[in-house]
This record gives sequence, structure tokens and C-alpha cells, in this order.
Amino acid sequence: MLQKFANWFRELFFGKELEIALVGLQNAGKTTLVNTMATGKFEEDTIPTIGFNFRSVKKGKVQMKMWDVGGQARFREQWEKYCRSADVIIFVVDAQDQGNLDIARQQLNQLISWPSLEGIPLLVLGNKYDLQGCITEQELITQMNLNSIKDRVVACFSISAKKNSNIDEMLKWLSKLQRKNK
Ligand SMILES: Nc1nc2c(ncn2[C@@H]2O[C@H](COP(=O)(O)OP(=O)(O)OP(=O)(O)O)[C@@H](O)[C@H]2O)c(=O)[nH]1
Ligand SMILES: [Mg+2]
Repeated sequence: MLQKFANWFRELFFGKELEIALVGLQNAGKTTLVNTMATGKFEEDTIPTIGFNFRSVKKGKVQMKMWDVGGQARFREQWEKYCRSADVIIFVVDAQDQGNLDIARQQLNQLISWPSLEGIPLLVLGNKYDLQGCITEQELITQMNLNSIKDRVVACFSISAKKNSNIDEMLKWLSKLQRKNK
């Protein structure tokens, strides 16, 4: 109760802060999304993330502190470490790369089964929606088995980090989240 009041008081004067962990397979577009959120522009030449990148961006009244973690297999065991202290987990999927959906689903299941991550809200993004042959939001919900997740708030959006589409809707959803009591 006291913690809730302290959070409310802090938010009133300093605005809200959200800690965000971005995970998902390599090449899904995590770094591109963070860049688009920061600058509003698409930067073509991202290189695969080694370890992680950190970027803090103010959107409206919300300071978003983003941990963008590498998606290559050798970095995946570190995902939990970054998600542990996050207020929300964003799992980015390449919506065109249907051959990797099974692995994405397995990795997501593995991640959210960590007891340390119980209850942390989950946002699944089907990225690259500007490309032909992408699966829809509804298909992504089915393929990623999102309806079976009952222990946390779950949302799903189709976005394009490249074309900056649906990013505002995503930000609106994020800005409504409560900070975790730390
Ligand atoms: N067409 C299209 N391409 C995109 C989009 N988002 C990212 N890409 C491209 O996808 C490739 C991978 O993007 P990254 O942002 O580096 O992917 P990542 O998820 O950070 O990859 P790792 O750091 O290896 O985990 C790049 O060539 C991007 O230009 C999108 O919305 N549409
Ligand atoms: Mg990256």
C-alpha cells in the first residue's frame, strides 16, 4: 500500500518510468524498433546485437528504459536476467519468417515459465507487417499459443518498425501499464 502511494507520488511529480525488456529471435527487428521509437525514423543498417543495448526514451509522460537483448541462440539464456526486473516483456516476432515460428513459440514458453517472471505483463509484436506474406495478429495469437497464457496480462499487435505503423497504439498500451512494486 505504502509502495503504491510512493509510486503514485513519484509519477505525479516526475512522470512514469517503465522498464522494458525486448527479447525475441535474432533478426526479428528489436533494435530497429527501439531506434524507430527513439528517432521516429527507420535506420537500415542495424547489426546483430551482441549482448544487449540500453536506450532510454521519453514518450509522452513516460520514460521508457529499454533493454534490447541479442536474439541469437547464444544470448537467449540471458533473457531471463533482463526480464526479471522489467515492468513489461516485449517479445518481438518476425511475422514473415514463418519457418521460425515454432522456435519463437518454444523460446517464449521457456521464458515465461521462469518463476522469477511470473505475472510480468507480456506484449507480443508481429513485426515487419509491411512485407508480403506476413501472418496476421489473429494468426500470431494462435501460432504463439497466447490464449493459453493465464498468469499475466497479454497483448498482441502487428507492427512495422520500418514504416512506423501501429507503434502509437503499442505506446498507448504501454503507457497504461503500472510499474511493478520494487
Ligand atoms: N521490412 C522490414 N524490415 C525490418 C523491420 N524491422 C526490422 N527489419 C529488418 O530486419 C533486420 C533485423 O533487424 P534488427 O533490428 O537488427 O533485429 P534484432 O531483432 O535486433 O536482431 P538481433 O540483435 O540479432 O537479436 C534488419 O535488416 C532490419 O532492417 C520491419 O518492420 N520491416
Ligand atoms: Mg538487435
